[in-house]
Amino acid sequence: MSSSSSSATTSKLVRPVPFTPKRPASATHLSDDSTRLPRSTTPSVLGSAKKYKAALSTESRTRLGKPALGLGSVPPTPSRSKSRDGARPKTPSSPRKGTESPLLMPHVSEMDVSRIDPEEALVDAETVEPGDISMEIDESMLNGDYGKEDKVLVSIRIRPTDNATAWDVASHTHPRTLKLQQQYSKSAAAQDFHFDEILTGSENKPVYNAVARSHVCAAMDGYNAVIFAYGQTASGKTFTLSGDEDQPGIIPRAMKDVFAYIRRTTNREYLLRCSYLEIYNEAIHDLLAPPSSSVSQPVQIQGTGPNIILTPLREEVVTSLKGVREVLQRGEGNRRTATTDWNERSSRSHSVFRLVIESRERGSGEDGTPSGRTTPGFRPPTPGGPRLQARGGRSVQTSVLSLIDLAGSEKATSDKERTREGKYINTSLLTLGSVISTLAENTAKGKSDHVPFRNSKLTRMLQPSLSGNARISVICTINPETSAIAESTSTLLFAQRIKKVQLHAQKKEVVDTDALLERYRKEIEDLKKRLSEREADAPVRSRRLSAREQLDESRAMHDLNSRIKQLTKLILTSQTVDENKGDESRPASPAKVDFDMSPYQLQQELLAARREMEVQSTQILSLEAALLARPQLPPDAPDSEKDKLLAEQAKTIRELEIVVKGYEENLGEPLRAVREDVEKEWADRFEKEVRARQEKEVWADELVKQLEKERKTRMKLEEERQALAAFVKKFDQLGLGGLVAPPLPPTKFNPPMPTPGGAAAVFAQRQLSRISMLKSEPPLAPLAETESPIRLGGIGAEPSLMEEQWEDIIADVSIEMEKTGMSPTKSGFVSRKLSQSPVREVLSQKENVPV
Ligand SMILES: Nc1ncnc2c1ncn2[C@@H]1O[C@H](COP(=O)(O)OP(=O)(O)OP(=O)(O)O)[C@@H](O)[C@H]1O
Repeated sequence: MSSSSSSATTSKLVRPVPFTPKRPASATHLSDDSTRLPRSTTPSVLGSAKKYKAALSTESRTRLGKPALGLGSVPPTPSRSKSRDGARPKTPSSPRKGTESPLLMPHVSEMDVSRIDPEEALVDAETVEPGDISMEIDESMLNGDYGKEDKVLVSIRIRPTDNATAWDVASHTHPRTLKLQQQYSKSAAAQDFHFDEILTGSENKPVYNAVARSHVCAAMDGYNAVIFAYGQTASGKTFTLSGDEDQPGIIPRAMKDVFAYIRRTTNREYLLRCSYLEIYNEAIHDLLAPPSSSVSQPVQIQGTGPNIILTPLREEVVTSLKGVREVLQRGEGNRRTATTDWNERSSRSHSVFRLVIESRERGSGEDGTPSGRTTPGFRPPTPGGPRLQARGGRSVQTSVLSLIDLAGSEKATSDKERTREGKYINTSLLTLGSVISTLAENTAKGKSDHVPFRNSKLTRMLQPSLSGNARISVICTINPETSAIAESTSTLLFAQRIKKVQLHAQKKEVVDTDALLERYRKEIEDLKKRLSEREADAPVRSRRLSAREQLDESRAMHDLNSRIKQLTKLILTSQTVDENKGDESRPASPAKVDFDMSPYQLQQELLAARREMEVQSTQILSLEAALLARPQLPPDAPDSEKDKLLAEQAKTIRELEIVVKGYEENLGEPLRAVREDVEKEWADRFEKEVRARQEKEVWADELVKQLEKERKTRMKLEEERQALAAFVKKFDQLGLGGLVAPPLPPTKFNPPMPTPGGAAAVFAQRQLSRISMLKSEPPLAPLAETESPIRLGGIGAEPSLMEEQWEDIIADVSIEMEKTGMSPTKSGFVSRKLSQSPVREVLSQKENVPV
């Protein structure tokens, strides 16, 4: 960065200037109580007219009859009819209550910013107020020429003094050099300190141009940027960052440049959100939150590594410089400052003003996606405030500009409260120092030693930026007087260390897949054209080419083909990713699994899905290999080449991310779900089968027991039958059947006696006819399969041996049952079988024999 712009106000050697920064405490006469400012009071308004902190609001200045402080004079907003909808967007969260000062209304702006429709609060070239912009953004800034990117920009600002200075400054040499005058040096030769810029004087404009403008432009272009002031108390940090009405500091100038940048960038639209916080005694306070809620809810740092979130932190959407000014004034009014032995209004906290910049290309309206609100009415709250959405193929770029005024390092003071604050301040600054040392050492020696970011809130909060993903500019302020040599040397050593920290800031872009697909399609078209041209030329050319050249040629054609295939795949994957995104309520594909499919079909489905996964894995590998195989640039390659390479790599990374996302969303997750579902389905079925089998086994056991019992009964009956048969035989042999009296003539009282053997014959006759009747009946139906688990041969098979026995047994048992007066269970079957039983046949013949 050239220092020419600042040459007018920088000098080779610091000369005493007629300036006394310290003001006697009596000048404002703040009592002891008032020195520890309660949050949300405005001592600067009440105190001296010339204060450099807590700029007055326009409204307060009007009442005091003075011009506005802080952001310089802002011309009144003329009514405009320029914007598309005829009305300029308003800063939605700015408190607007008559003409009262926001500083005097600490509880205003209760608006819930999360409910703002971001489409309504967009700022673009047409809606920026002419009065809101600085005129100094040049083309080089708009074209991304921000100077060195991989190193921290380190500048020293020397506060003017009336007293003798201890330092010699060479601010026009390369590099700029600062050296302790030999008479104050303890070593034989005083050390030279080299920095990007060494600035002197009271003018803030050259300071801004030299140390901040490029970083503000980088932030507008999508890089995170951090600008912070570091130095001992009363050395001019707040003066540099905030300034006063005559010399607005970095913050107000940066805000003007933000709007100037928007005005010059006609093809983009922006959403700007501000937050303002302070770290006081190792607690983070939201300076924009209503004081009550800020006390009850201190801001927490959540997340790890580069993904750090501050919550709850109020972010206010701003659309104009006026809106920013109001936010700044409100925050300034809540800052903790106090009179110390060295500074009448010393910052007792680290303050961080953050501007979140989201931007995307302006919608033309032709693609059906004009800018501006499209869905009127209530908006559901968005966690963490409104966010700009990628629309109509327009990606959203997000970056954060952080402007940090650190509390000053200091010696012990006479005041107890100040001493306690001083301890916290010094501890967090020491941690910042050791974090910077470790980072510098890691860079220098290629190490990756643990960096103690967590040792203080300040370093934890700065972790993402200090880890490299930000453009950083540090302004170290020093008091050049001889009384402050030790503190100044310490500040310079810190500055030297931070110079060594390596940065690698990256733009953060939320890619709209539509845009990506369009790019792929164009590339495919282009590749196909090249391929067909080559193919058309091939016969002619191949005659001229050597064998080796022909091989190269065919390789080139093969590469073109592969890239076309790869892009086509990427399009397919992105489309599926997008489809899934569009309908989040729809479950992924497992819901479509048809469980009526045979296991074979399911297996085929799984195999097909697996094959697809393999193809995608190969695709990922080939993209990764292509990434690795990219030619590395030599270290002295021009920055434009490096930028190109970085952009290409970022593109490939995005492609890879999309493929991986598609892989996971379309195959990984659904496949796992399919497998789980299939497994569950089959596990259920298996369990059911096991249960059924167990029941049948119990039933079979029971039957076996019954059979055994019946067998025993049958044997017993058989014995009885045999005994009876023997008895009957004997009875017949003895001729006892013929021993009867001579028949009497039959009368009414003497009916005819049965002839010997007649009753038995009649009974036998009856039985015979019954048997023949049964024989003429249709054969018995076999038992249904379910009636007997023992029947294994299936329906219609021959009855098993056991069943035959069963029939016999039942026949025999039924006799037993008849005897005992019980009815047989399978009555029809039993009664039929009974009549065929040989036992019965024997018994039936003996039934009418008197015993
Ligand atoms: N370059 C400068 N030109 C003119 N005045 C300056 C300059 N630097 C500092 N001052 C004045 O010196 C006084 C102290 O400066 P300032 O409050 O900015 O210091 P600080 O480093 O922020 O101190 P602290 O750490 O205690 O907050 C202020 O009155 C300020 O206006």
